[in-house]
Amino acid sequence: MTHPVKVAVTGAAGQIGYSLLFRLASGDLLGPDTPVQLRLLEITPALKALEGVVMELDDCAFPTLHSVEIGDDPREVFDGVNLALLVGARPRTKGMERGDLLEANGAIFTAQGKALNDVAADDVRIGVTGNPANTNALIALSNAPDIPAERFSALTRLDHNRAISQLAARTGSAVADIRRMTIWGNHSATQYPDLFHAEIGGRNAAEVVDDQAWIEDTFIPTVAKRGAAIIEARGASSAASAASATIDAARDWLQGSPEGDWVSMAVRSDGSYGIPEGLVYSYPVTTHDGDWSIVQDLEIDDFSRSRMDATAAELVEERDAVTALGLV
Ligand SMILES: NC(=O)C1=CN([C@@H]2O[C@H](COP(=O)(O)OP(=O)(O)OC[C@H]3O[C@@H](n4cnc5c(N)ncnc54)[C@H](O)[C@@H]3O)[C@@H](O)[C@H]2O)C=CC1
Ligand SMILES: O=C([O-])CC(=O)C(=O)O
Repeated sequence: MTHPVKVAVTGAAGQIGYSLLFRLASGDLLGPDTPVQLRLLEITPALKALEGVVMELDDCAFPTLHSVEIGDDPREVFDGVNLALLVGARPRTKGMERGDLLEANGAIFTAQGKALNDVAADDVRIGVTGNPANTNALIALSNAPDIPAERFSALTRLDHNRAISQLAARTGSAVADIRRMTIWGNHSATQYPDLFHAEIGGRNAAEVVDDQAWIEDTFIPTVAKRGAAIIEARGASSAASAASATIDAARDWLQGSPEGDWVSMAVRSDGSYGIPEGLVYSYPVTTHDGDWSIVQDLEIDDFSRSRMDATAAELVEERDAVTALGLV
């Protein structure tokens, strides 16, 4: 029998977890022939709720679900994991300043980075969904000196998928005809969804749209502020779509991006496109067998340059803040 792949999920009793776990267990990540062992981390007060979720996982009788283990100690839960999906994070609550949020999450991602460093499998890949995702990933990788930095990424696939969907709606094209979408930068309102390198049925997307005002005043803000719009409409933040994007990102990372296409992933910058080295910045990447490489040599015009630099500047500020707190 094939050995099960050990997949850790943090914040497993949360909203995203409630969608993500069932997709992982049913084979959406690794296909119908690979058994999955779920290792679920929660804070102690949420373990009872998590037990209820595990009861429901049992009740689905998924043939691909090998077993489930739960706990509140990252060193136990991460032991031997091949993939860690870091979803759990401290949301901003009333009266909390940005610095307080970075500090609260800093403590979580410092501890989890250290635990992964010490106990994860040699081939571990780590995807960070919990916000602020890019900087949480930076904190985790900074605290895991024995894990190569390219094993960490932060989720901008939801933004990527949102951008594809908005473009398809505007142009009346099928989602499947859209390729080479890029999200540059931070998973925040400063992100830059780029239509100038995207294609619709092989044609340049910006040329098909042929409306710079729509790109600047509608497309970019709609994609960048979609999270807030979902919160406004639903009264809670994106969960099923975030879980779906978390699966898409991990699946393509492990199994490869489609031929002739690329995906957006926030990864440690090597200085490509003039972005400061060391930031966790979303780039267009191709993936193969658990490795990624940044798509090189795209032509960047002045408009794109200014957007790419603005989102990098925000990430520099976040890095400076967590450096001042001694977290990286
Ligand atoms: N990158 C992206 O595209 C997106 C990111 N997010 C972020 O994902 C995160 C999770 O979202 P939801 O599931 O909706 O939140 P939620 O609040 O429903 O669940 C978070 C869970 O994390 C747990 N948790 C907190 N600290 C933990 C720790 N130290 N170890 C393990 N678990 C811990 C909490 O107990 C809670 O059950 C949030 O930070 C949210 O902002 C949400 C949507 C999209
Ligand atoms: O905006 C939020 O808080 C949740 C999020 O990251 C998103 O939906 O993109």
